[in-house]
Amino acid sequence: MIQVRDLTKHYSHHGRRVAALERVSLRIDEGTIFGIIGRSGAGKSTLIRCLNLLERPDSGEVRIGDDALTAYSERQLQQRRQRIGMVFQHFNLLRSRTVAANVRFPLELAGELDAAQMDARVDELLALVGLQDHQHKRPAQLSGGQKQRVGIARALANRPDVLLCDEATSALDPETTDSILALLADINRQLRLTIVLITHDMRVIRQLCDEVAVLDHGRVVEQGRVIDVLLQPQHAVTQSLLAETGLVQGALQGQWRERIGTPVLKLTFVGEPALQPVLDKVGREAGLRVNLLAGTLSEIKATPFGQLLAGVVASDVAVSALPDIFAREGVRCEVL
Ligand SMILES: Nc1ncnc2c1ncn2[C@@H]1O[C@H](COP(=O)(O)OP(=O)(O)OP(=O)(O)O)[C@@H](O)[C@H]1O
Repeated sequence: MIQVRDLTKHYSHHGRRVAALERVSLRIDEGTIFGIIGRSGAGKSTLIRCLNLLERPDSGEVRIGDDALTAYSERQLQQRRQRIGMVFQHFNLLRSRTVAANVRFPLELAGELDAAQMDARVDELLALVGLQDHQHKRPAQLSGGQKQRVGIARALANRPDVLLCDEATSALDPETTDSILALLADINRQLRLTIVLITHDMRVIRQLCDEVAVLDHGRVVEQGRVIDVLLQPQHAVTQSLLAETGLVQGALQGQWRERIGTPVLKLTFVGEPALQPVLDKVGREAGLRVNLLAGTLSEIKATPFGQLLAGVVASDVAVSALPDIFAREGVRCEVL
């Protein structure tokens, strides 16, 4: 488990103090894919760099398992960092080395394996990321997605217990992003590796992460299971980041609601109810006439979910009774 407690970091910039992190606390369970999202300047890079102490916080604590990293000397940290993998936005590969030699590099630094063992480990890693056929190429001969695969293989070389990803897909096109996210999900499943990533892209959180923390001006303003945060976002920053993903929230404010002239329901279906004709069933029971206004059926990680906005007139029950009736069918209903 990773525990971050009251992490605070200020910079001074032209004599002005900038608060990059303000008492940030997180708890990340082993084997979780944990996303940290925020707008530019929110403090994401500072936070991820504090997790492996590349950046020293002003105060607060970082623990990985039993290791209190914030109490470690620089020498102890150098040792410990070998088991904290890091993947970078711009790959940071060594241009003069081949693919295989880039992946081999951290093994050489660690100095624990002999040459044959290193070769075997490199083969294993290249197979894991699907680059066996490219091992003799240099980075300049690879696509962006292939370069990131090399970056991931290199980060896994010393069998880390944590993988930190710093905007790992931000330099990639959408299709390549999908394939890298699928690879990270695969690695998480196969190796039970804890992954912490920072991103400004809610789609990355939605496709890959189990848990999320939303950063704003150096503070965690919201955190929880991705499915809960995405479907019931509480903070304005989360809502605005979500508005870019095509989920229904935030739609239909003010004047539209007035123009429809009936109560409007927001229905949220998660898991099995998303695949059932719940609206039809409740509609018959409550004598509903429904005016569908907007809807989504999609997935958060592997969980299906749906959201509907509908104007309703109910002839057999009071509209205020509908949330309880829908709740019996496993569907969350809010009367807007
Ligand atoms: N070395 C530095 N010196 C001074 N201020 C800094 C330094 N690094 C970061 N900051 C400031 O700290 C705040 C948080 O920056 P940080 O880079 O962590 O945010 P971010 O969320 O990663 O942003 P981005 O997505 O743009 O990279 C910003 O106001 C930034 O200007």
